[in-house]
Amino acid sequence: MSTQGASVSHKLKAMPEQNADRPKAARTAPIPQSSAARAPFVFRTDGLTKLYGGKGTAVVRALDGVDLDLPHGEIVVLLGPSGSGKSTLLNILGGLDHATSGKAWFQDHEITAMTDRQLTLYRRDHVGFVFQFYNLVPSLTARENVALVTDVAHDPMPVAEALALVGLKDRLDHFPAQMSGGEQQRVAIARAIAKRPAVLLCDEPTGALDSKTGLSVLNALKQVNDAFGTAVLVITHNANIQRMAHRVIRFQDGKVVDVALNETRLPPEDIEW
Ligand SMILES: Nc1ncnc2c1ncn2[C@@H]1O[C@H](COP(=O)(O)OP(=O)(O)OP(=O)(O)O)[C@@H](O)[C@H]1O
Repeated sequence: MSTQGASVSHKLKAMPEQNADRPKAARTAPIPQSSAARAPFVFRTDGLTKLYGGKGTAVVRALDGVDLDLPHGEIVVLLGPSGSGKSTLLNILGGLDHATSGKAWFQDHEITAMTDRQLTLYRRDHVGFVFQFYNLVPSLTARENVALVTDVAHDPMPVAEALALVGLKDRLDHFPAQMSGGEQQRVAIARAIAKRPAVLLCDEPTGALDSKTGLSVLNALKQVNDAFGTAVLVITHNANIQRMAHRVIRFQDGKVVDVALNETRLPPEDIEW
């Protein structure tokens, strides 16, 4: 098992009772961003299936046997009609939801075999989430919103560094109400990446934004991917965004119907909205 895998296993097995009184550096271990021996993929799924309903209501096959292999370090855009299963996949990969059958792995670790406690640790230590609505605390500044995460993370990056990375070094002491939607979303991205997660899962991160602010958010995602090799999965209804991706996955009726690699990628500023 890789060094990275071993450190993750260690954490996933950690019991909260055992850890409660230890300094935080002792109860979690850092995940190296670059480890030659780690699993060749960041996520893998095998026959991943999610059913909703039943017991008198119609069964919805939200995911219907999804097989995927996502290498490290890519920006992956997930496209598909409403209801095709994109969010369901992201939620299972992020440890927010359980599959009905099939398997999913994060590196060497089977997500679908994790206990709830292990899923909590996995989410806390390895996954950054960005949603359409930014979920910032209105009474806290940008710096303080990000510090909510860095205060409890193992080996976080400095708050100012996280905010500078998303182009907000001059907004550290602004409150959410003093920032544009794009700036608020970039604070949310800074908050998500400040704990140095291995993956950033983004569900419609530009869905509430106009083109100018939306492009600034895409730039921030690209910055994170370029700077740290963080795998970035982006669900979007804006098909133009696929131009910045390494890999584009299309969903239809809970199935993956196409996976395409972009030979050339556009920088966000060249994407037509
Ligand atoms: N909690 C739930 N209970 C019942 N059905 C659900 C639930 N969550 C999702 N579904 C159904 O599962 C299917 C897939 O939903 P999902 O949200 O993954 O699609 P999506 O591609 O992300 O859609 P959108 O682009 O509109 O967000 C849909 O038919 C949806 O109605």
